Amino acid sequence: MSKKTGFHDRSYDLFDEQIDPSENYLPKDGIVNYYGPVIPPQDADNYLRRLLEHIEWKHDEAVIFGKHIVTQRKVAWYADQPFEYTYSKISRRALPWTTELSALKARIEELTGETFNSCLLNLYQTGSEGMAWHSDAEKDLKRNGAIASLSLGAERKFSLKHKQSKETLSIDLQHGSLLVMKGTTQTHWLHRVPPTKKVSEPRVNLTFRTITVIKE
Ligand SMILES: O=C(O)CCC(=O)C(=O)O
Ligand SMILES: [Fe+2]
Repeated sequence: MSKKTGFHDRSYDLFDEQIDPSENYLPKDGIVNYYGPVIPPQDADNYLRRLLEHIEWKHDEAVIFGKHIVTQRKVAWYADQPFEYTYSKISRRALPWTTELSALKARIEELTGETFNSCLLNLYQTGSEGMAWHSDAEKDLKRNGAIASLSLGAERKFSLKHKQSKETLSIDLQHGSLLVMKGTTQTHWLHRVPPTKKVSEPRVNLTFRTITVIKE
């Protein structure tokens, strides 16, 4: 199929890769849908370049067992309002949407039929940077709200592990692809991005979320 397909043409993702976005990847206790690439490769390249330039990337910080940790991975946080969001015990105040983020948010809302009011961005500069097992069930997040994860750049493995049964599964997240976690996924499953020696290129991940507790 031609790669000229326009950005707004839904047929791009639905037919090109034979991926069914309504298929649930989880065997139980939640819903994970993988849409495959939803942004044509050249547009995805442009978004990656512009996000690397325009986003206010900062090292991620956390307090773990009373110790202040600064991770290699960089993060950024954007939203409708200057929400304060507590993530691994560190509070951050959201920045206003950039042009690129507003366009991507609109595209993802259109594809998923969901709405989002915030986006946490992660920059994995090489394969040596990853994200440890966790679930996104912070109290500020809408309970059982959908989380839409857009990947740009290097393809990385995304793993899910059931908290009780320890069942594990993995999905390779392609350049320009969309993954959605919803229902009770965060209650019953952990997820991570394992580090890998096979990748040296950067990857940017955007997770669109809904925040409910509003602090001024
Ligand atoms: O980079 C990813 O694909 C996952 C990011 C993630 O789990 C998070 O930001 O909470
Ligand atoms: Fe997460």
